[in-house]
Amino acid sequence: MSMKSRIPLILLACGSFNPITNMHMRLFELARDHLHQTGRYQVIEGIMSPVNDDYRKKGLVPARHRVAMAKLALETSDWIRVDPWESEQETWTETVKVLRHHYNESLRLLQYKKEFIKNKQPLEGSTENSLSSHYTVLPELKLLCGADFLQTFQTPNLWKKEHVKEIVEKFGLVCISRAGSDPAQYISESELLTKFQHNIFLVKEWIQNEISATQIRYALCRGLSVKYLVPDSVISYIAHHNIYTEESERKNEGDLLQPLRLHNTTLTFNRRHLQRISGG
Ligand SMILES: Nc1ncnc2c1ncn2[C@@H]1O[C@H](COP(=O)(O)OP(=O)(O)OP(=O)(O)O)[C@@H](O)[C@H]1O
Ligand SMILES: NC(=O)c1ccc[n+]([C@@H]2O[C@H](COP(=O)(O)O)[C@@H](O)[C@H]2O)c1
Ligand SMILES: [Zn+2]
Repeated sequence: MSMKSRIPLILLACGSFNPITNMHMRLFELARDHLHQTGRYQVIEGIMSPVNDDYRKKGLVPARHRVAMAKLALETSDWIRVDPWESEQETWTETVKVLRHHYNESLRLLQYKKEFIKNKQPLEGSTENSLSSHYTVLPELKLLCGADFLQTFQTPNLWKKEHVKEIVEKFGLVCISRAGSDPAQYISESELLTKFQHNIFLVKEWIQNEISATQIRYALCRGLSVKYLVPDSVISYIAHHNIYTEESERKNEGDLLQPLRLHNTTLTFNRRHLQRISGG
């Protein structure tokens, strides 16, 4: 199958990126190689979407810094970009809604390109035919994650079942191996994931790279070097803005993650509603 007849594919990674590490960028490279090796896809874009501040994860520094650091880190990539849409929303957005947003955006762009080509090219031109055929296949959007992310689907009250279903049924997952996580086992333990496993790509990293953003933050707080784990431009940005300190690490300490808070609120509402209608 030539590259042109393949399905165009966009990879979307959601997470804290607090801060972005070399491994976050490697995830995209590993995923792209794997998908190209299937012979079915052509990866056309990578999108990194830093989570909204309202996610309330411990030590989460403001999104404007996380977005700025990711932009600096990705300056050398010609296919991965940072998208601040999720971080700029009023509140935290469920991941499936972030996927829907970016999918709709990709369709809008496709429509725009088609119209541009139609208006620009003379009808008889052979270039027009070849260019427009390039845009006739609808792109796919897949969620890119590490194996620990897949594991969180099992955490009670963190994900809505219908959302996990939509992610694996409609979009698909590309999951990179991570020490301490066994994605094949998580899939076999879940009826839902097993049903849609044809849409879950498990990628084994060929060189183990256990960088973790939490460990990077701890090292920075202790004044240790993180050179060669994080791009130099990001290290300079962190130093310049003095981003990671003992104080920043205490941010959201003891808070419940927003998805869990939302779940609790819904439970309380339902309990009250039940009491009211049953006269309790
Ligand atoms: N070393 C790694 N190997 C595989 N996947 C990774 C690795 N580091 C991060 N990821 C993946 O990158 C995405 C974003 O992760 P996140 O921002 O939570 O980074 P992290 O290093 O896991 O940070 P933290 O330690 O704060 O949880 C997630 O899907 C996560 O699984
Ligand atoms: N129900 C949901 O949609 C849901 C639940 C938990 C985490 N998430 C997302 O997963 C990512 C997890 O990031 P961290 O691994 O940094 O915690 C974030 O982008 C977060 O928004 C989504
Ligand atoms: Zn993580």
